[in-house]
Amino acid sequence: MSVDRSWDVDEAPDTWHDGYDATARIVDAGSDTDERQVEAALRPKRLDDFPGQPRVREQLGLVLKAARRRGTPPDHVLLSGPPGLGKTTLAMIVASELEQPIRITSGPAIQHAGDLASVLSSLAEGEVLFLDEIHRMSRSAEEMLYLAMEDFRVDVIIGKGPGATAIPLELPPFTVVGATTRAGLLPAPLRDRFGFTGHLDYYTAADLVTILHRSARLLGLDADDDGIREISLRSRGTPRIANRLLRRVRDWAQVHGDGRVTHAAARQALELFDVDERGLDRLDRAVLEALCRRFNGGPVGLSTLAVAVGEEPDTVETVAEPYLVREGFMVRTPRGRAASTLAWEHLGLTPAVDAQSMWSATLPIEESGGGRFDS
Ligand SMILES: Nc1ncnc2c1ncn2[C@@H]1O[C@H](COP(=O)(O)OP(=O)(O)OP(=O)(O)O)[C@@H](O)[C@H]1O
Ligand SMILES: [Mg+2]
Repeated sequence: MSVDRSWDVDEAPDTWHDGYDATARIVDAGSDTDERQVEAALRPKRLDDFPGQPRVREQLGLVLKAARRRGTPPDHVLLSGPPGLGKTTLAMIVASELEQPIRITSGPAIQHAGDLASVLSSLAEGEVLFLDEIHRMSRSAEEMLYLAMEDFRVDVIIGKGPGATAIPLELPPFTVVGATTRAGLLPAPLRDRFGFTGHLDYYTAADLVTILHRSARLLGLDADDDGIREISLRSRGTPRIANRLLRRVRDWAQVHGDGRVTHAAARQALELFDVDERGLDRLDRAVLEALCRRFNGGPVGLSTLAVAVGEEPDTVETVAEPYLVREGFMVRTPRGRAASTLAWEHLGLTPAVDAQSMWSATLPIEESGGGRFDS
């Protein structure tokens, strides 16, 4: 007897248990097509107008300036780092600083070497070729790219089978700007062809304040310092999220307030959208609540934890966990996931005694906000 699993794909809802849709979360660092259009308007166009990432900005600035002085294209540039931190923005800036046109394509769009050959053979001298998600290119295209980056040459294969011949085609010098969220997945030979690699890191709250003020200005909003600061603290170090939260606060202020982005507007809007003071959303908090209240702080296995919050283990691991671990709310141990002191504190709970001794030899918890372990 065959098992009908069609409901798995056809009828199963995208969202499970209480409607949590991970792809629609307001604190997701990725973006969809509609959002990309809104984003384009907020992208800084020059390096001087790009706040944050001081090291990368200075290093890249130097590489570009020197190349401009020499009048030759700079080394190829690789930009790596998590989603929403400005890789695409910087790629565009490279082209505008060099005053060169930019050709934009991406790894998934280049599935055959031929796709790449046609892009490469149509590049003009000095042009910038932006390869987004470069780690997702096919192997054969990757090999063609090494050669093109190093020798400015592609071998065009004519014919098939034993009679096929490779005709070398000289290319004018150009600059590849590659972007990847997964630098570790790039094969070493490809990585080595980039003369400059900039690694983008999460932004400080102060940098996000600058970014948010700039975005508010571009959106024609009246925003005060406290309002902007409140948004910056909830943005998970990510400009894309910051700009998105700003747009939601704007909506709230225009409907319920006087249109101004103030501290009160930011707090109330972000409460409505379930983003708390540290940028945790409903799923993040559900995971921490389960860890602390149900499992006494852990450690507990991923699948048990996932069942407790009514999610797939994969969702917990890829959607909630990275930020919780990065911010020190959660610890991964060989025996499972555990809550840190910070998690207990954040939920206003007093840590269970053994959890406290296991995970937090340091700070005693002063606060007690009505948790289960208070009496
Ligand atoms: N330093 C910055 N200053 C101002 N805005 C920024 C900065 N970095 C990113 N942004 C804004 O954040 C949004 C996302 O940036 P961008 O598209 O460059 O990210 P990304 O790293 O390419 O993300 P992905 O990995 O998803 O492609 C854009 O609207 C951009 O304007
Ligand atoms: Mg991008």
